[in-house]
Amino acid sequence: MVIKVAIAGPRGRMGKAAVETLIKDKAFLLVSVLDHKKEEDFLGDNIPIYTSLKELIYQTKPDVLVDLTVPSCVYEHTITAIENGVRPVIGTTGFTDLQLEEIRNKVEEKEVGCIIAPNFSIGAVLMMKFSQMAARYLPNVEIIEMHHDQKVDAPSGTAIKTAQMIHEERNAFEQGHSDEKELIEGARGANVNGMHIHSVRLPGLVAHQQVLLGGEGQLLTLRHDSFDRTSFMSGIVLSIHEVMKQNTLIYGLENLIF
Ligand SMILES: NC(=O)C1=CN([C@@H]2O[C@H](COP(=O)(O)OP(=O)(O)OC[C@H]3O[C@@H](n4cnc5c(N)ncnc54)[C@H](OP(=O)(O)O)[C@@H]3O)[C@@H](O)[C@H]2O)C=CC1
Ligand SMILES: O=C(O)C1=N[C@H](C(=O)O)C[C@H](O)C1
Repeated sequence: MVIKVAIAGPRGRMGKAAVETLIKDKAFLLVSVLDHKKEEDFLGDNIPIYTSLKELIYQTKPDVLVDLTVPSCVYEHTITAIENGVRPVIGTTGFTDLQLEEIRNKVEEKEVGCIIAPNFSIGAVLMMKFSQMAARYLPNVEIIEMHHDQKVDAPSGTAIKTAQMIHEERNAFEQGHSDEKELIEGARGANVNGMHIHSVRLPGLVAHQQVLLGGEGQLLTLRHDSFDRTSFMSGIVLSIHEVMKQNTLIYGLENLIF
């Protein structure tokens, strides 16, 4: 069965790469795209552009909505899709814990599968999983995430998910000296259950993360680099296939892979 897909955010860095990937793949039919501006023909194909998700769903009846937009609209897109029986595959980051809870409730109410993946690249998911495993033995952890300077959310979704996964293996405790004082606010980064996350934004970067795990006389460094957005495409393809088989919320690609 060919899966009918719509993409939200098709002019963006990720959206463009996803359009290119899905158009080439015979398993999918790209039926429409969702944008907040109507710039005709930028797709150069017969793919209709909608500015209303409800209208897009009503007119083009996608099975799956792939969202690669911005944190300010992704929650609303996700809820609208689920309410209308369309399965969301969400790459957009920046959800609050409350929003994730509300999406979980909506998914359970409607029994419509939904995948939210803060990172679609297999290498990044392995780095997150290995960090979780290592933190059981080396619980002093600092996460350094590095991205291009056009990213609007910090810390990255990947860094937040990494800290959440590590927290499943490591009890919360404050790292560093008990009398530690920041001389300049923010010097120690964001504090998640006592772990610290540092966000670097520079032109030239794509998406990179290091997890540093320190022990007596030793340091384990786990690093992943996405040099190109093609690194995320196989995870999107996998998620579209998988979401068709699900009726729950899957938060994180690690739940499909391991
Ligand atoms: N899960 C993963 O593996 C990955 C996730 N991401 C995440 O994906 C998201 C997109 O990243 P990226 O492509 O770099 O960002 P971009 O800013 O390049 O793309 C976002 C696109 O969404 C458009 N947009 C804004 N508001 C709306 C709306 N209401 N409806 C439809 N489209 C809208 C923007 O238009 P305009 O520019 O006109 O505002 C823009 O074209 C981010 O949250 C990022 O963190 C990124 C890489 C990998
Ligand atoms: O904005 C990006 O570029 C990326 N965003 C995701 C995140 O916030 O973790 C995934 C990847 O790091 C690229």
